[in-house]
Amino acid sequence: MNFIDDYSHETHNIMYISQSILTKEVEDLYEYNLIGCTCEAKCERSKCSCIERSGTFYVYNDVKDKRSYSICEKDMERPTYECNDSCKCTEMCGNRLAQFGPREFLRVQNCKKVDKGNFICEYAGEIITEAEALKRYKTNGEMNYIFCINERFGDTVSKTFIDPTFYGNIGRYINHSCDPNCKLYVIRINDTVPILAIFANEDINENNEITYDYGDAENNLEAADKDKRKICHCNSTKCRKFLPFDISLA
Ligand SMILES: C[S@@+](CC[C@H](N)C(=O)[O-])C[C@H]1O[C@@H](n2cnc3c(N)ncnc32)[C@H](O)[C@@H]1O
Repeated sequence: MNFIDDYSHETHNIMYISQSILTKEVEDLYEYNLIGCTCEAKCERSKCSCIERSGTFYVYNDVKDKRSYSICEKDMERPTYECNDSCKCTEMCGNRLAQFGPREFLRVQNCKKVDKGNFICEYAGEIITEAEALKRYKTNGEMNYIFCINERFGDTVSKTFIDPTFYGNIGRYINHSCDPNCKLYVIRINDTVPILAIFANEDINENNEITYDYGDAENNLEAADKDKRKICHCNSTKCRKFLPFDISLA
């Protein structure tokens, strides 16, 4: 199965990219061409070096049609690695869910039916430095697209800033909900560059809107400068009233 991304922006001044691109300033932060596994057929836990390296494990079923997953979180202190281009296993290996492009016929609003566990799309954009993110972050009420991935590995906290403001994929159009139907996972495939992968967290019926939670509002709300918070319009009964706010960008 090849990578397919047939979507394009109608929005003026935005360049459609199917996967995140690195700005020059962050290129040296990552390792490239990760070693692949030598599994001959299907990759199995305790036999596949990619699954063993990975902090999480996909329990998959019907890989061929559904690419449905459930995640057994064995060790959240380690990143999730999918099998990659250097692996001997085939594309039908179940440790490959987020590497074939967005879900076919994906619509963010008025979506088609999606099963729980299905991969939706990546949140692709420019990967920028924190300094650049601070410069670009909009505090004047305009729409913000910068997403800060916070990962904790032992005592180390790693932050990655993805900005689809100028270069982005279909993921940039997904709104926040305080009662979302999707969930984000950080995944790595061919290199250590984090991929923000959006998965359905429940069965999503036709004509619903795809949403995910932009962040941990409980932590952010108190610290955030109230003037900079945006009113949330998710309309869910669980609405926390304001959009999550990453104080590190204030
Ligand atoms: C990643 S964009 C989402 C797509 C955007 N609505 C668009 O049309 O391109 C994030 C911005 O959308 C708006 N937004 C997303 N979810 C929202 C919500 N639940 N309530 C209010 N505004 C929201 C905010 O302006 C936010 O900064």
